[in-house]
Amino acid sequence: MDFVKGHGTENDFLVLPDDDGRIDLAPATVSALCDRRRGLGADGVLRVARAGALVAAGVLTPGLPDGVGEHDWFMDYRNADGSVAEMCGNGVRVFAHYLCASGREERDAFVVGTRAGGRAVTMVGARDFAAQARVSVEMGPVTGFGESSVNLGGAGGMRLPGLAVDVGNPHLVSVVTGLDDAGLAALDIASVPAFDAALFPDGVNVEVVTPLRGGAVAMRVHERGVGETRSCGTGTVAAAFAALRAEDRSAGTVEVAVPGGAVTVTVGTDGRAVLEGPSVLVASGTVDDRWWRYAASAAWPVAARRVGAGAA
Ligand SMILES: N[C@@H](CCC[C@H](N)C(=O)O)C(=O)O
Repeated sequence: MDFVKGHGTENDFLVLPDDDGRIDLAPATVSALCDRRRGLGADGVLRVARAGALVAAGVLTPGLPDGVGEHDWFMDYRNADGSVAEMCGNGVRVFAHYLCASGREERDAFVVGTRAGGRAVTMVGARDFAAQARVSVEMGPVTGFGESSVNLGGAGGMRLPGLAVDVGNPHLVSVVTGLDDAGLAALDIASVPAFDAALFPDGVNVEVVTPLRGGAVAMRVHERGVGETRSCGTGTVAAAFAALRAEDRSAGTVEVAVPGGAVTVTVGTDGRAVLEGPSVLVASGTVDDRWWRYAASAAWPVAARRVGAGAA
């Protein structure tokens, strides 16, 4: 099976072309593939197919999401733990770059289907494999849906207030008054944050953000289904929305710095956002079919008697 490895601000993905939607992306297989020791390593998987093919294969149910036509490309996104997510803002840039660099897509502007709906993407500048591409993505509506809080750093950790934000997927953003870059770097974002499961029944991506200064913020993120990552595109949109709101603003352009780079988010007066940022394609190769068959078999994964593993 062919793959391409790419990243957007160091949020990294395995791109799997699968025209007929035949690959079995069972959670155990995806998590083995994304594991940085057992597999190739990535924060997520992007299956590439036309939306209609995924409906016909029974991958996309109950049918085409809003704004997605059967001939549109569809980004079938899986988190590193094998769970399905509605949308991925860094992934969609890498996905569009891959389509152009592989010659599958000749247009500079087209729609990418996601479970959150169709997303219009525009290639800004170069589009070949070697280039660091820039891609602009219409991210759809951004909606706040309540105040909440999050506990960082496990037991004895710190409780932060936050805003629940829907970017097609769920986010909890804490814009922390007085937080600077050094304070942000010192926080424990790697431990699984505790959140209100009644407000976020399907889990949540958690972002901690510095207040807006000179049109810019800095952000760290703990992603649902992955852990701490070096960037999250939908998270940067949620962060920009929350940082603007903290200044009593509902629209504006915000530079969002993340550990893996920086992106630009514009929230319009219509409540819709545009995300622009880089995409890099790093490598291409083949996953051995024998590994794939083994990964998909009932014998997988065998984790027993691992030295250092906790008692079962
Ligand atoms: N890294 C992504 C978000 C991926 C999905 C997320 N972990 C979720 O479960 O919602 C991004 O760039 O937006």
